[in-house]
Amino acid sequence: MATMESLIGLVNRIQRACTVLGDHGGEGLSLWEALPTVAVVGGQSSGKSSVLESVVGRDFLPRGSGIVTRRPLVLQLHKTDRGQTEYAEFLHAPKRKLTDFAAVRKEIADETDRITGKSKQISNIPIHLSVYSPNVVNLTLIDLPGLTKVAVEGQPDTIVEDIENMVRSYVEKPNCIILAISPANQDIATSDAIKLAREVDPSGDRTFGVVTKLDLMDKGTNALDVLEGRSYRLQHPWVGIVNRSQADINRNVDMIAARRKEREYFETSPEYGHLASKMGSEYLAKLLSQHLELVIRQRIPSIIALINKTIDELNAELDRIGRPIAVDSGAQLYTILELCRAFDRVFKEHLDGGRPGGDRIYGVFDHQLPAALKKLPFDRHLSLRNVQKVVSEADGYQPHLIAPEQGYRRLIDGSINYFKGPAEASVDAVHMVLKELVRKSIVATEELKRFPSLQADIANAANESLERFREESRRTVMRLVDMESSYLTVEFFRKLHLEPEKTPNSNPNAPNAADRYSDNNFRRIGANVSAYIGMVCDTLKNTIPKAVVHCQVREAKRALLNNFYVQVGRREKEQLGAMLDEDPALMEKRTAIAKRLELYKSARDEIDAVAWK
Ligand SMILES: Nc1nc2c(ncn2[C@@H]2O[C@H](COP(=O)(O)OP(=O)(O)OP(=O)(O)O)[C@@H](O)[C@H]2O)c(=O)[nH]1
Repeated sequence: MATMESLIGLVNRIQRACTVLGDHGGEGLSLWEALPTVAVVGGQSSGKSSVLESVVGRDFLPRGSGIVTRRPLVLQLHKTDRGQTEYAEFLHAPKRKLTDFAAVRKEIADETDRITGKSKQISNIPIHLSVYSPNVVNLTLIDLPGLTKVAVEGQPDTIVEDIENMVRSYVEKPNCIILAISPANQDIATSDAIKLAREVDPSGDRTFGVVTKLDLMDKGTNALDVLEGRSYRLQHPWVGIVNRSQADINRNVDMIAARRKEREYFETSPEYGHLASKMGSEYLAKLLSQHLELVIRQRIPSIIALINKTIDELNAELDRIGRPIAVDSGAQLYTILELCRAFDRVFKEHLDGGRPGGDRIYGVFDHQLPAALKKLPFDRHLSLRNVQKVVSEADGYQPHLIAPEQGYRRLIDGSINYFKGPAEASVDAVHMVLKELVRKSIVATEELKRFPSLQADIANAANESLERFREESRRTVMRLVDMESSYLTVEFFRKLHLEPEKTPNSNPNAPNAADRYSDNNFRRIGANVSAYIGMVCDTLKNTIPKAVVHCQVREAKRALLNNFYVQVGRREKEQLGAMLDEDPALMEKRTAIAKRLELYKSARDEIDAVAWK
């Protein structure tokens, strides 16, 4: 008996857990569907409510003429320790413990009306009621509206069919144990309950036949043919019941007295005396419990399988959104560094290939830089007029005697200065590409998805580093350009003097004094400077990319987060925790899943414990 109660108590616990989880059955194979329930089925006034009440041992169901039960009532009975006060609790009004069962009766009626209105309409939305009492057996029972053959005044014509369909929707489920109520003063062959039970459970495996109103049979007749299984055979024995008559109810005969009276009836009955130990509401309750135990034992493997499947699904979901983060600072630091490394990996893939973006750096050198160099305004700077102007200014009050050394220097310096623009532009262009790759890499790092704070931290640290690399790179390329001004390639100018004059109408020897100030000569100076600048340009076209890659790209690959690592290493526990802050919605989701997981795991543990007893 003890194991049986713990078993059924367990079922009640799981069912309550399902209800809390919003699992009311319905789609697919839910936990609720896998567990057995008991539904009370019968024609109107057949004694359904009376049977239910005597199984429960309390008066609490609404009574009256016509259809009283108009919504399914899901009734969970919980056995409590001896001496505890009895109380009832509705799912729609949790935390309100009702000790007055007249109030329970009223609330059922009111709650029915809330959905159906005061009409005689029916609704298939169930009312959930739990009863806690030392005087009950752990059971879940469902009271259903009485089957009827004709609609009464004020009811739609479809009512007969509607009720039948609703009742069928409960009893056709394979886990439903049917308590089929038939009054003894009617021919069993015309019993609505038996008709429906036969339809949904032809083998009679899960149907319990209950005969009420044995005391109301005509003198000289009895229900032995039915009770002994000769009229209609079921897998389970028929149980005869004597409930309180209307007169008893009117006289307020209580449940205990009614049970005693029922027991006496069978013990003293000439017809049913030999069956006395197998008759009555108490026996029916015991029979039901025993059967439930059997059914649940059979279901345990499939229930555990269902729970395991759900646990697997929840675990997979947790893996997908990420496990909870460690709480000690060592583990947090480790996690942060791991995440940084994951980011770094992705970033390097972008640079080295495998992921797109790195090729844009080559684009800067191959395309942008040469194009910018080509656009430099040397034509204007080395125009006849400007050469003349610069050379004259350089000469000052004393015109040059042999070659305009100062003029050459000034023209070359002025030209070289123009290279600073494209050199700086290359530095900036590569900087922008690297910055964009950092942004892309953060988005592309799966592991970082849950940590928006850390994403921002890494982005800031990386961008700070890139800024430093840019500064270094800028200094380096400027130095390259400056170096070109610092020392000119002597050889180039030596060669110049050896070359014969190419201009027509001029002396093949060195220019004479008059020639030196001719347009031709200035043109020649311009051409010489231009050729020299062309040479410098070719050099810088090669050295600027080397400097940029050396200072920016190589450093980004080598040491993008080095400073960050140093900073993180110094941080306190709280700061580390804050860096691992997650999206609140995600955290909530994880908590919810973890809670469900706990519930399912404890359900499994409990079932395991019972299963191995
Ligand atoms: N004498 C006697 N009266 C009974 C017995 N069972 C039920 N009654 C009476 O029959 C009437 C109907 O009983 P209920 O238990 O309300 O029947 P029900 O099937 O729940 O009725 P609805 O919910 O209206 O469909 C009541 O007046 C009961 O007192 C019985 O075994 N003996």
